[in-house]
Amino acid sequence: MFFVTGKSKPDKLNCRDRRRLLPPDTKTLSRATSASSSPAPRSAAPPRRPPLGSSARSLALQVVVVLNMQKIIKFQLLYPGSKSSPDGVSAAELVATLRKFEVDFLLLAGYLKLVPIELVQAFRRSILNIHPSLLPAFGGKGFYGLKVHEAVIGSGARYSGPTVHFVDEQYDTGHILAQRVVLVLTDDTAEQLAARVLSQEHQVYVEVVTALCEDRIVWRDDGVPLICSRDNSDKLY
Ligand SMILES: Nc1nc2c(c(=O)[nH]1)N[C@@H](CN(C=O)c1ccc(C(=O)N[C@@H](CCC(=O)O)C(=O)O)cc1)CN2
Ligand SMILES: NCC(=O)N[C@@H]1O[C@H](COP(=O)([O-])[O-])[C@@H](O)[C@H]1O
Repeated sequence: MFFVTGKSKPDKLNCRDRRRLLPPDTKTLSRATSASSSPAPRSAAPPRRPPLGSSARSLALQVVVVLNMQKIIKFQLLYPGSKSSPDGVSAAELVATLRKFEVDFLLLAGYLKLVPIELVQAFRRSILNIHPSLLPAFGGKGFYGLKVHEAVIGSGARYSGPTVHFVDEQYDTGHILAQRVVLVLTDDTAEQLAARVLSQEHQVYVEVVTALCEDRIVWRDDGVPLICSRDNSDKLY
């Protein structure tokens, strides 16, 4: 699922002036903007999407545009288009739609398709994803939902936790921006571990999206993204 935000003018990012495209299940994510120094968008309708790991060929993106808290435009985007979903949009149409709303960032949460190269190239360093393991471990094709936690437990790893990373052309290989550590208990089921990791996901994604909204992401010379502390801009983490 995409959570996308946009801004009304191309200069300095400022959540106050942003247009936001809010898909379902953004209660956590919209909390992020409320944690930033600017007013938060209203959270969108509850999620209406196939459960994780479903075989859905296309996912319906219910997109809500909040224009400076004044107006809400709702529309549905079916992506990707295919023979079985002829009214779905192509990658180029998806990019054009997001450009039309002057979108800046796209945030993935439980999105199970490969984001097409057209979108990755159009939104370089502007698409984030949250993955429920400490990447680069337990990431890549086939690693989603409970499968991730089953693999972690089966490996004997003592620690797991969420990773927020920038999205590039492959699954889960983009630059890491934030991680949190969760202890793996010796008698953990995948569901129990998933629940503890998810709780940390909801916290770290809020912190990262808040930093994004407050323009506190900086890029090190070697291409690694860092977050400037809100209280001390000399402190990076
Ligand atoms: N270009 C990118 N697209 C996506 C990324 C990314 O990093 N780059 N992250 C994923 C999210 N993800 C893990 O965080 C992930 C999601 C799904 C899969 C996967 O193996 N999917 C299956 C299909 C599952 C289904 O349709 O039910 C597959 O491709 O065979 C791996 C990792 C989102 N997109
Ligand atoms: N590799 C992608 C992946 O596994 N994403 C994971 O899907 C879950 C979505 O939870 P939700 O349905 O409650 O939003 C989250 O745990 C997220 O890390």
